[in-house]
Amino acid sequence: MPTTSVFAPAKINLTLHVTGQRGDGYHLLDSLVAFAPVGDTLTIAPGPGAGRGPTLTVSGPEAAGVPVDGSNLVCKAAVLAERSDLALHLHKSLPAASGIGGGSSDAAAVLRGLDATPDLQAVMRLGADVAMCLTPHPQRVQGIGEQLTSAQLPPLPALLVNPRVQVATPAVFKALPGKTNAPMPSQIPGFGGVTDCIDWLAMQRNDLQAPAIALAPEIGAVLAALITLPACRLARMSGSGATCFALFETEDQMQHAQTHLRKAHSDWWIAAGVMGDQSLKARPVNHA
Ligand SMILES: C[C@@](CO)(OP(=O)(O)O)[C@H](O)COP(=O)(O)OP(=O)(O)OC[C@H]1O[C@@H](n2ccc(N)nc2=O)[C@H](O)[C@@H]1O
Ligand SMILES: Nc1ncnc2c1ncn2[C@@H]1O[C@H](COP(=O)(O)OP(=O)(O)O)[C@@H](O)[C@H]1O
Repeated sequence: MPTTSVFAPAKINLTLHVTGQRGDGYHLLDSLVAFAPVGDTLTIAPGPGAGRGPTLTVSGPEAAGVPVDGSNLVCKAAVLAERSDLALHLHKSLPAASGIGGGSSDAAAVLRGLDATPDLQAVMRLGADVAMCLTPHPQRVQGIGEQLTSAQLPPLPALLVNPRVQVATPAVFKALPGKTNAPMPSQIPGFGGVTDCIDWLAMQRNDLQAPAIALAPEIGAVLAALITLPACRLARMSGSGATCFALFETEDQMQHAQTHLRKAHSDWWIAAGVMGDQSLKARPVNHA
């Protein structure tokens, strides 16, 4: 088999409404997600052979602490695809455990790169975020993450910012006092452009934001810094945190704000890009 590379983009929860809780403890969600042109890169090559399990190496600026054994979601995805004969390499650019689905997007990249189509329940057992990462375009996500409906969004210039604290997803859900909150409106409107899209997003919520700030006050500091950036229209946390995003109407404004923020907070992880559909970029690229 040829060596294949797949881009694993960051998943951003533009909204995250927690609308209920199932008997098994998992929470029901109503979330609008988009994908950023910022992400990890997975390389799939022939490995030592069947029966020995996939091998994995990890490099990149965010590699520290990422598991290199069978617990890594990329190994679990290869096993699910019944491909234990692979050598996997992961270049980590996304901070782990940070609310932008890095591990889930990596697992989805394995399945995309192998053209594997396991059933939805098996995919969900890898992680609730993996199914949405198989189709990295804007979508509404319901259920616990398995009900996916494509959405039309204008390109959204954004900064992604992580204060270098990790918050555990189960702890954040546990700290949410009310599990039954209003969903988004039944219809997501057709947006004429970036301005009315951001206006609408501003009326929605991330219900996990307040409990995450209670556990990690640094998240509040990030949001305060983002909302005061020049031309910032909306600042919100993604997923269960701690990564937050800031939205702008133009790429120039986004770049200007990025320069500003990097000067003030050299210790934060900061990335910039236009969010939207990363499906094309996330396609496998074969090397001879
Ligand atoms: C909160 C979200 C929003 O997109 O994103 P992240 O913060 O992880 O990026 C996801 O629902 C996270 O998905 P993911 O991280 O794949 O979840 P899993 O590994 O399946 O579950 C980790 C833990 O999160 C909680 N969990 C997850 C999903 C869900 N719908 N309800 C939950 O209660 C459970 O406590 C579960 O044990
Ligand atoms: N490929 C991977 N990249 C990052 N973390 C991984 C990976 N595989 C397994 N993990 C584990 O999964 C946990 C959640 O990571 P991640 O998916 O990046 O976070 P989140 O669900 O908050 O977006 C981490 O604590 C890490 O130990």
